[in-house]
Order: sequence, then structure tokens, then C-alpha cells
Amino acid sequence: MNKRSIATVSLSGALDEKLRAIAAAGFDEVEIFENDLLSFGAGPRDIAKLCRDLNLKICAFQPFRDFEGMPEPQRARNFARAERKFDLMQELGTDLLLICSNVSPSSLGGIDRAADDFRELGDRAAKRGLRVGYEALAWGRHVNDYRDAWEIVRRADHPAIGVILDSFHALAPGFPVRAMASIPGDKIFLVQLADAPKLELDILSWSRHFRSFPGQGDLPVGEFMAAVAATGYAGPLSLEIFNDQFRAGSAAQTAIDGLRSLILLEDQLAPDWPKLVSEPLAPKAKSHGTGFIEFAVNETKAGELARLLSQLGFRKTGEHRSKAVERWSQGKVELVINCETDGFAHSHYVTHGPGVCAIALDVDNAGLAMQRAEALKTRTFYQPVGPGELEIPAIHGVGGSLLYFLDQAGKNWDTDFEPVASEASADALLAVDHIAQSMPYDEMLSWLLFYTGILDLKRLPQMEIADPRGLVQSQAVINGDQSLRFVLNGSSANRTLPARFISEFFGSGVQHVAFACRDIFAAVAAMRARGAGFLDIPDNYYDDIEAKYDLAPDLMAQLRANHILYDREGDGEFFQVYTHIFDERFFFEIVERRNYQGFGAANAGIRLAAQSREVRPASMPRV
Ligand SMILES: O=C(O)c1ccc(O)c(O)c1
Ligand SMILES: [Mg+2]
Repeated sequence: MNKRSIATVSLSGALDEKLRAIAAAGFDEVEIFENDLLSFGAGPRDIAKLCRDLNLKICAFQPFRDFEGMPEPQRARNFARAERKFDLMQELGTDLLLICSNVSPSSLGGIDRAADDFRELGDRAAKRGLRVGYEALAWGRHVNDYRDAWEIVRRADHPAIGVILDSFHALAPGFPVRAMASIPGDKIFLVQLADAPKLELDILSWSRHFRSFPGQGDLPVGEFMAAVAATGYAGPLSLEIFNDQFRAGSAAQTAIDGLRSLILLEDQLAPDWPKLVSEPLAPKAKSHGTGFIEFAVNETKAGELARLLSQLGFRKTGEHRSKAVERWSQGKVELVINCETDGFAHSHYVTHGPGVCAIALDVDNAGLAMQRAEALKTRTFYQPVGPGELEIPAIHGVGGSLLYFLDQAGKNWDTDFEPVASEASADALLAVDHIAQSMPYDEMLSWLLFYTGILDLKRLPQMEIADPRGLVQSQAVINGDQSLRFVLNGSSANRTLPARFISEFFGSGVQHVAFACRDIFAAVAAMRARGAGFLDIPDNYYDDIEAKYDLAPDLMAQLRANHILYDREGDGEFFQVYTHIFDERFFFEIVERRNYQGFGAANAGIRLAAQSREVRPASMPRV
């Protein structure tokens, strides 16, 4: 199995913090990025000792720039400079120097000239037992393609000179990975892995700001890896991610995400390259929708929430035998209101105020889901259960909430509830349509990998939504039969509604839950009759809808009168309506889909503006 490594440039913090985070996540090796060392307060010997203590091998020191193909006198200077870096590497205790292709305007082209420089450098490195790897930067002046870098290494024909392959530099420009097959595995000194979203951007800015971990972007990193595996390469797989959010985020979390992405990539390739993995992961948990959603509240809020739920047509169907916990149901939707004064829900309430503290997902096999989640380094959750109570396996999810897994055995999660007789009524709401979670923008990639790594969820294209006070990015993940949909919303502006939610809520969390219905007009009429009110939508919006779509006048009138938003995608139609915000935190949405797959992104800005009018001004202190 190839060792797992990461370059220090991928994480935030000072070098020692980075190294500790890398070791704690479980990496075997590390690439030391020169700037991290130069800016650090202790010398290479101290770093070497720290790495030894952390049981981290330094697989490379990088980068050494603008070396090959220089005219004199720079050429001689470069060899002297390299000797100094060799000294440093010996203090660090690493044997591999990464040289990236020359970007200097003074550099001269010519494959043989470069090969000669590397052969001479190879002699100098070999004297000290060191090695040099050559990497083609996609924006290199003369060499920007790994095939040219390999040709130079091949002609240098020196045991201390090899090639370094970086998935970004090969895949972003669209170079075929087939040519890798001609490189002997032992001439590849290092493999660096990075993904990136598809962007129309110059390649240098793209690489320096938008790289991401494999699985978080759009590049075919799996194909690249399969080509690497076919060479017989046995060295480390090293993540090298230049990303603005990673530089700013939590080093510990980013390191865990990195390891998670590597484990997922290895596992994805395992059927063809069993040598890449020591133990295959349990399969992705097959999901079948939401089992229940649990709200943590106090007694006062429990009453208010219960009132809102009954206006929406929910019925109280159960009372916990021994706890202050109620069950509310409608269609397939199951909600739990928890106002216990200890236990997990209570701590969630104390930290975040009223809100969703847990989501239970229906899966094929909860045990396997837990196995996979644990192997992917998620935090598992255990809470002592009372005698006869069901223990539901759970992991920590967004914002410290829980994700429960329910399978056949967990189907009777409600055994602890005493059924409550309620008037039979026609259920307007059928099921949970989607769950939207707000989070800081720089956590979005992390939760994306979390959801798509553990569950059978696929990512839809990311959307950009204009809040009156800044942009909001919206990323949906959905399962195959669309019974489970999460929408992750993040904003780096700090006065947008999601951003204010995060500060009011003291962290990320569920900002809304949408319920599906078959006839939104009937559903809304019944809810209104029970006293429900809905978010006010301005007339301007309806004038625009009227102009855009040729809707029948009475349908238009109904949309207007009921504050229902409308969207169309091909011949698909979408209707949505929002409750007022509950306690400045979360709200409910009711949707009707007619052959429509999206989430009404066209309407999201309208909704955010309407909600901004309803909540207090951002500057006003809460009393
Ligand atoms: O952006 C750079 O300069 C840079 C440096 C070293 C690398 O390995 C790389 O892929 C990019
Ligand atoms: Mg690289």
C-alpha cells in the first residue's frame, strides 16, 4: 500500500501546527513547503525532531524554482543554490528535492540542455545520497507538460533524477494520462494529487487558489490515479492543495478531510488496484430518505413549535414514556420535539438555542454505514441509553448535530413512545423533500466530502444566490431515487441571512426543512385555515413571473394570494412557499414538484430578501 502524504502548503497555521494536524489525522509522510520552513521560528533540525516525534517521514522538500536551462552566470549560481538546499535537506532528514519547471523569462529551452543540467545535478545529489524529482508546472516557460518533463528525465538518464507527477498539472490542461504508461514506476519519485472545480480561469490562478481534495472538484483524478497505479509506482501519494479556504480554515479539520479524500480515492480504485488498499471500505450507505428529524428546544419553545406544526397539519402521535419528548407526524414525515433537561439534545439546545439537533436517515444497513463512517474518520457518538431503550448508531454531523442511521432494526425507534390518539385527517404533507444547512463558506467542501463519502449522494452543480447583503453559495447533494436531498448553503459575506443564522445559532446547522406535497394550493389553504401564515412575497416578483411564463390568470392570482413562488425547468414546474422564521432561526418550506429536479434557485434571492425584511436589522442588538 502506498504511503499517504500531504504538503504543508495545504493547511493553515504555523509549521508545527500543520505537522501536528497532519500526524493527528493519520498521515504517514509530509512534503515540507519551503515557505513554511523559512517563516518558521525554529530550524530544520528542530523540524526534523518534531517529525520524528510525530512519526512523520518527510518525503520531499519543495519547491526549488527556476533551475534548468539557465544561461551563465545564473546556471552556476543555481548549482550553488541547490547545494545549499541539499545541506538543508540533510538537516531536515529528507532525501527528495522537488524541482518545478522553470518559469523565468531568462530560461532557455531545449530538452537536451535541461537534461544535461539534471544529469550534473544528479551527480551532486547522488554524492550525498539525495534524489531530485522534476515536475512540469502547467505554466512552465518551456516545459509545461509531464510528458516533456519525463523526456528530460529519461535523457538525463541518472539514478538520482526522476519525474514528479501532479494530477492538477496533467488534468487541468487536459493532457492525456495514457502516456504515463511509458514511465517506469521507479522513475516516478513522487505523485501529487489535487482536484479542482471546472473554472474559466488562467491556469496559474486556478492552481494557486482553487485546488481541492480529490472528490471535491471536477477533475478525473481517479483516471489519473489508475494510470499511476499501472506504472507500478510504489511511493507516497501526496496531497498538494493550494486553496484559499484551506489556508484560512482549521488545520485539524482540513487534514482529516485530506485523509478522508485519499481513503475514498484508494477505495474507488481498489477493484482494479487491490494493492492500493489494506482493507476495503464498507460500501456507501444506501439511503432511503429521512427517518425523523429531532428538534431540541425548551418548554416554552416546545409549545410554540408544536403550535406551528399543528398549523402545518402535523399531529402529535406519541409521547416518550420517560422523557419530555414528543413525536409529531404527517405523511411519512416524523418530527421529534425534545425538551429534556439533560442529554445530547439539551446540550445542543444550550449551545445553539432552539433548532434541529439530529437527523435520522433510513439506510439499508446501519452497522455498515457506521463502519464506513468510522473508517472515514468521522466522529461517532455514543450516549448511555435507559433500560429497554433502543440505541441508535450515530455520528457527529454539521455544526455538532447528530446523524443517526436507522435500518430495519432501527425502524422501531418509536418503541419508547406511548401512542397518542389523534383525529384522523387527510395528510397534505407527504415526506421530507430536502434539508438545508447553513455553514461558513469555508466549511462547504468539507461537508460535501462528508456527505458524498459516507452516503450514496451525488453532487449537483453549485449555485450562486444573491442575498441582499452578499452572495450565498448553494450546493445540493441528492441520492439516486431523490428520497434524500441536502442543500448546503455557505456565505463568506457576514451579513447575509445564512451568515446571520450561523452567528445567531452559534454555529452551522439546519436552517430549513422542506416538505413535499401533492397539491400545494389545497395544502396552503388548509394550513391558513388552521392559522398558519407565510412569508410575504412582493408584487414585483409576480409581475415578473406573469411576464416570463404564460400562466393562466387564475393560477397567477392563486400564486399571488398565497405567497407561492413558481419556477420552471424544461417542462417541469415547481411551487414553493415558506413559513415565517421560527425564533429567528429556522423555517419550513412546502414544495410541490411536477417533474422538476431543482430547488427553485431562481427564487432563492427573492426569498432571502423577503426574509431579510422580516428579521430585525443586522445592526440592532438582541434584547
Ligand atoms: O504553484 C506553484 O508554484 C507550485 C509549486 C510546486 C508544485 O508542486 C506545484 O504543483 C505548484
Ligand atoms: Mg505539484
